Order: sequence, then structure tokens, then C-alpha cells
Amino acid sequence: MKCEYFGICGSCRDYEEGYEGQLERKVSAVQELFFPLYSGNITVCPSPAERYRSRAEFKIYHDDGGISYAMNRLDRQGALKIERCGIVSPSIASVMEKLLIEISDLGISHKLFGVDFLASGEGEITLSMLYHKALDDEWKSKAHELEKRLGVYVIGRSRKQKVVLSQDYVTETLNIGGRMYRYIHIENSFTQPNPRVNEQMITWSLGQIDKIGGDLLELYCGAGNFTIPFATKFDRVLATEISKASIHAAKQNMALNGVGNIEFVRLSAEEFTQALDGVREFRRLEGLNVADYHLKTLFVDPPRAGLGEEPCAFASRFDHILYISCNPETLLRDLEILSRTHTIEAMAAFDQFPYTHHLEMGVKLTKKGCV
Ligand SMILES: C[S@@+](CC[C@H](N)C(=O)[O-])C[C@H]1O[C@@H](n2cnc3c(N)ncnc32)[C@H](O)[C@@H]1O
Repeated sequence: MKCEYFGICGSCRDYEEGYEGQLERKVSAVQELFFPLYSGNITVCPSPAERYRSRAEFKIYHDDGGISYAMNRLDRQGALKIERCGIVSPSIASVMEKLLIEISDLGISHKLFGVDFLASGEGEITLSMLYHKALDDEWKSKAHELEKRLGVYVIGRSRKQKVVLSQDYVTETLNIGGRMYRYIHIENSFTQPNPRVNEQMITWSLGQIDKIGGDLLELYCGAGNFTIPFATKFDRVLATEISKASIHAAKQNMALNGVGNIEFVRLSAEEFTQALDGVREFRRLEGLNVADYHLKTLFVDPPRAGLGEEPCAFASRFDHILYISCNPETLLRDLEILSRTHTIEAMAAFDQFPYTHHLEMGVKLTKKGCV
């Protein structure tokens, strides 16, 4: 019998399909899905089979005066208590059990309903504790003690309250083709969850845009995960993103890596296209002459909803499009539109989320008639 919770609770190690089997099945499914548009080779980038997630969110389940970790059941029929978790990074795994003991010992479990972990490969961890009550000075001093006992950075969150005791970020190192990049990852902001697959994703993507040159436009740039390595391949990069915290981190990441040819601007993708077409003016673009950029390449990494009709029409203006997608279904819809003007040159599948039906995809498109 197959257990749908393998990889979440990590306990049923005899899952009959194994890591390779589940990946093969997912890859066959996307090959079939995209076959009408693309019949070429799909590069497959696997994940480590366990301990691959650098961030994880758990519910806190209270019973008999004790607390345990829990997750929503996949069938949405209540919560499932978690005893062990095979998918979180070694550093998260090393504090999970101790954390429950220390929270109980310090008496800070009352109204605690969730904990979020974010870790770096070097073992730094932010621990966000989510409460249904206001956090007072007594909580702060106990949470300080928790930081000391576990060697983590504690952030307390409740309605309209965020308490940062020491810091709310970790610094991650990624190896991209032998070069080390450093990134500040802020808790509660978007970061790629699987660092080893993320490295493969950036490396594959770099290979696709290697010799194009000119300037790059990136929409949905987050904290500059792709932007910073991409900047080595273009004269200038204009990168936009909706989240203020991510843009702030992106600017720090640019400095951290000694990169100077990127402009990060906090604008939604929709706002940026309006600005480019002169439909609206934005103070956030002041001092930047967008018309001055030689934008022939577009990189997009949108949320699950993908692009849709209008953004695809905008994307069609570019000679080269690189599209990273976390949802093959919306990607298919968008590729059906983009294939009217562009040819799919290459495709890749990145197993960001092993043991789930999710698969991240990468696609390189070139305008028809363009060499
Ligand atoms: C899948 S993440 C990719 C981020 C980044 N490329 C990375 O690898 O970390 C999508 C990003 O799009 C941003 N976003 C969501 N809706 C947006 C919109 N309408 N316009 C611009 N950015 C948006 C989110 O804040 C998030 O950072």
C-alpha cells in the first residue's frame, strides 16, 4: 500500500515506489502533458531523497497538557501528528525534538498554534513562533532564553505583532557552477525550499541565457535568487518584484555578492508593464530611464497562477524568454499562447518537492525567425 505521507512524517521508509520511482512517474506525466508543444529532451534535476527542505511550517497540536507537531492531512480531513520528519534539513531536524521540550519547560506553549523553520546550510535557523495572543515582556525574556538554549533566532508573531529578538534572517550559500553566492533569506518571505535543486535550477537557467548579451528584464525576482548570478551574463538587469521585504533583501544580496549592474524596483509585474508602455508613471521608477535599456530577454518565475493572456502578450515582445514555473498546468496554458510567436528550445524538470505531485519546470523560448 502507498502512504501519501511519506516524506512528511518520514516514518514509512519502505514506500514501495522509492524516490527514483516517484520522480520517473512525475517526469512521464509532464512529458505527456507538454508533448503536443514540445517533444524534445527534458533535462531532469533530482533532489536528495531526504533532508532536502530548508524551510518547513508545522502546526502545534495540544493534547493532554503536551504539545506535538502536526500538518494538515492531504485529504484535508483534519490534522496529522508528526513524530519524525524525513524531509527537513539536518539542522532543522536536530532542533525539532528539543524545541518541544524547551517550549514546555519555559512555559511558552499557551496559545502557540504554529512554528516555521528557515535554515541555512551552515546551520543558522530562524524559528517563527505563531500565537493566538499578544506577546509581552515575560514572553520576550523566555524566548531569549529559548534562543540561547537552542542556538536559533526566535521571532514571535501574533495578530499585528512581530517581535524580532536578535535577527529575522539566515545567510545561505549556493554553489552555482563552482562559484559561491551568498543570500540573505528573510523569514516569512519567499525563498526556494530545496537548496540543492535550487542550485541546479539556477545553473541550468544560466546555461540557457549564456550567450545572449544585452540587457535583461526579470519579473517576480524575489530576493534576487536568479538575478544575481544572471547579472554576470548581461550588461544590465532590471528586476521587479511586488514584496517590499524581498526587494530590500535583494538589494542587500546584490551588495553581499559584489554585483553592481542590477536595478531592483518594487513594482508588480502588471505595474511594470504599464510603466514600460507609458500608461502610468511610478515614483518608484524615478531616476531610471527604462527606455534606455536594450531589453531583448525576459525572465519570469511567477507564482502558481502563472502569467495568463495579457502578460503572455507582453512576454511575446521579447526575442528570448526564460520561464520557471511551479505549476505545469498554468505553464501549459501560457506555452500554448507563447508558442504562437516563439519556439520552445529547451525544457527542464526540477524536483523541488519530492513525494508530492508538484514539479518545477524550466522553459527557454526563442522568437520565431530570431537567431
Ligand atoms: C515563485 S516566487 C520566485 C521568486 C524568485 N525568482 C526566487 O527564485 O526566489 C514568485 C515571486 O513573485 C512575487 N509576486 C507575486 N505576485 C506578483 C506580482 N503580481 N508582481 C510581481 N511579483 C509578484 C512573490 O512575492 C514572489 O517573490
